[in-house]
Amino acid sequence: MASTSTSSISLQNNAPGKRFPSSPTSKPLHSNLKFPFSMPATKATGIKSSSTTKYNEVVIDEEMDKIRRLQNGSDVRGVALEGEKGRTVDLSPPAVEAIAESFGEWVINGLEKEKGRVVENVKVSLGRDPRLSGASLSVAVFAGLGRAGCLVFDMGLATTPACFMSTLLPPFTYDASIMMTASHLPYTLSTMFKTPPARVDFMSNYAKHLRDIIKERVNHPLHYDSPLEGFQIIVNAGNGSGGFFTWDVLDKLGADTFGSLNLNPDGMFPNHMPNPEDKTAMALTRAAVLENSADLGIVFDTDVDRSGVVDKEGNPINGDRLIALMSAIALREHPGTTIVTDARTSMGLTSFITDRGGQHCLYRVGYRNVIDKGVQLNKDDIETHLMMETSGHGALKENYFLDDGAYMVLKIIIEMVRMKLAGSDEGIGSLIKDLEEPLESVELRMNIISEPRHAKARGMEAIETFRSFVEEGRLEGWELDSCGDCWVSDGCLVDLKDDPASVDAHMYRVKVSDEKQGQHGWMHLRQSIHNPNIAVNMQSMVPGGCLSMTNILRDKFLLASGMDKILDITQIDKYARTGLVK
Ligand SMILES: O=P(O)(O)OC[C@H]1O[C@H](O)[C@H](O)[C@@H](O)[C@@H]1O
Repeated sequence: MASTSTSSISLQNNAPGKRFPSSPTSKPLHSNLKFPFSMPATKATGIKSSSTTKYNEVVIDEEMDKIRRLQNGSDVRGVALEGEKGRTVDLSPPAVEAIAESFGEWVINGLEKEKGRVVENVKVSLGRDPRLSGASLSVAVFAGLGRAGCLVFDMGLATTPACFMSTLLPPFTYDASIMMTASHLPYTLSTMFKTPPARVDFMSNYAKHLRDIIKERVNHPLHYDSPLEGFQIIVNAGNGSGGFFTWDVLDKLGADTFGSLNLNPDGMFPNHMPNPEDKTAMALTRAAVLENSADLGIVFDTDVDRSGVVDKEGNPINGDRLIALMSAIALREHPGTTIVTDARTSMGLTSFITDRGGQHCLYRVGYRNVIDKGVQLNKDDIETHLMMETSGHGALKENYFLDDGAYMVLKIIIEMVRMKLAGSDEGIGSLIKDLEEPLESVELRMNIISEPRHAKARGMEAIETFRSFVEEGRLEGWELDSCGDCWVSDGCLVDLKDDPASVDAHMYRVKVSDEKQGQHGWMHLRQSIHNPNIAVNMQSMVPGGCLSMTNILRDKFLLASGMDKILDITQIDKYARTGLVK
C-alpha cells in the first residue's frame, strides 16, 4: 500500500559537556547535528550503481547530493512513502541507510579524536514515533549504523527528548541517539519490520526519572510518593508517543487521569494531529477538562518535544500564553532572568516579562535558533533560564537546554501542586491573568517565484531590501526592532559579534507607530526555514492596524521596490483588499 509521509530524523550527540571536538558547528548539548555527509563513494551501499567506476561516481555524486539536500532546518527531512501529490519519495531506505552510516562514522571519528585512540563498542540508540513509515526506515538505520561499526539499541516507540536523555541516564549513557519522527506532519501507512539490534526499555527509566523529579520538588508533607493525589489531570496524546506520561508518570504519582484522550499510539492519527497548536486538539482537551472538572489538561505533539495545557477553567494555554506561564515560573525561581523567545511574540508578552523584573530577548524564529541563543547568552554571563518558541518548543537551562514537552508540563504540574499546598485554589491560569493579548494577529505567506535552487538567495534579497527600506525611512513610522541590551542590538536579528551565529533564514521585525496612536504593533518578515516562501507576521493593538500595515507593505515596499516581481503577493493583496486571510 502506498501513502504519504513526511519524515524527519533528529540526530543527537552524546551528553552535554562531552562535546565532540569534531562537531562541525561546535554546538553544545543536544544540537541536532549538521554532520558532514562524508561517505566515500565505495561505501555507498544501498545506492544503486552500474559497473563502470566513472558512472558509479556520477550516480553516487548525484545520489549523495540528493541526500544532502534532505537537510532541512535543524533536521533531515523528507517524504518516506509514495502517494503525496506532487512529491516523490526522497527519504528512502537507501538514503536513510547512507545517512545513518555517515552519522555512525561521524560519531566514531568524533570520539576517537576526543580520546586520542581507537574506540570500540560505540553505542547508538534509535527511537521512533508511531508513524507507520518508521518501521521500515528503522531497519535502514540499523543497517547503516551497523555498517559504520556501532552497537545499536532499539528503544522502539519513544519521544525525541527521551532519545536525548538516553545519552545521559545511567546505565544507558549511549554515545549518540537518533529519533525518527515527523512531529505534527501527516500520517502514513506501514510495512513489516524485523528488529536486529538489542531491544531496550528506556522509556520506563525516563518516566521514573520524571517521577522522581516531581516527588523531590513537590516534597509533599503528607504523601511524598503520591504527590498528585487529589488532582485530576487529563492527557491528550493525539495517538502519538505521549501516552506513557499518563500511565507511567501521572497514574503512578497518584493523579486521577480519567477522561484522558487518544493515548494509544496509532500512526494513522485517526482523531487529530498530535499538536498543541491544533485547534481540534485543544478544543477536545478543553471539553474533557470541563466535563470532568479536571485541574489540568495536557496536549502533546507526536514526539513530545512540544506541549500545551488547558487550565481548570478550560482556557487553552499555548503560544504566547504558554511562554507567559513558563516565564512566570522561571522568574519566580530565578528573579531577573533573561528569557529568549522567537520574534513573533506579542508586545504584551514583553511587558509581562519586564513587569516581573525579567529581560525579554527576541530572536530568530526556529527553535534551534532560540535555544542556541540562550546557550550563547549564558556563556556570555547573561543568566538565561528559559528559551521558548511560540510553536511550543520550550527549553530550560536546568534541563540541559533540552526542548522536552514532558519536562515543561512537569514544571507546570509542580507549580500547580505548590500553589495548592500554599493554600491557593486558583489554578495555574491565574498566573497569566494580566497577560495583555494583541487585538489583531495575522500571518500571510508570499511564495518566492524562482527555481528552487535560487529561492534562498531570492528570498534573502527581498528580506534585505525590506531592511534597507525601513532603515532609509521609506516606510514612515516603521523602525527596526531591537532586543534589549544584549549584543543583538541592531534589529532583533542581526548578530554583531565577531563570530556571528550562522543564519538559516533571514528575518527582521519592525515596530510600527503612527501619529495618533504611537507604537501600536509590529511586523515580522522572514524566509521560511523549510519552504521557498516568505512569512509575514504582524500584530496590532488597534482595530484595523494589521490592514493598514499590510497596505503600507504592499504599496510602499513590495510594489515600490519591484519585489512583487520575485514574490507572489496574492495573499497580501487579498488581505489588503478584503481583510480576509484565506
Ligand atoms: O519557517 P516555517 O516553515 O514557518 O517553519 C518554522 C518552524 O519550523 C519547524 O516547525 C520548527 O520546529 C519550528 O521551530 C519553526 O518555528
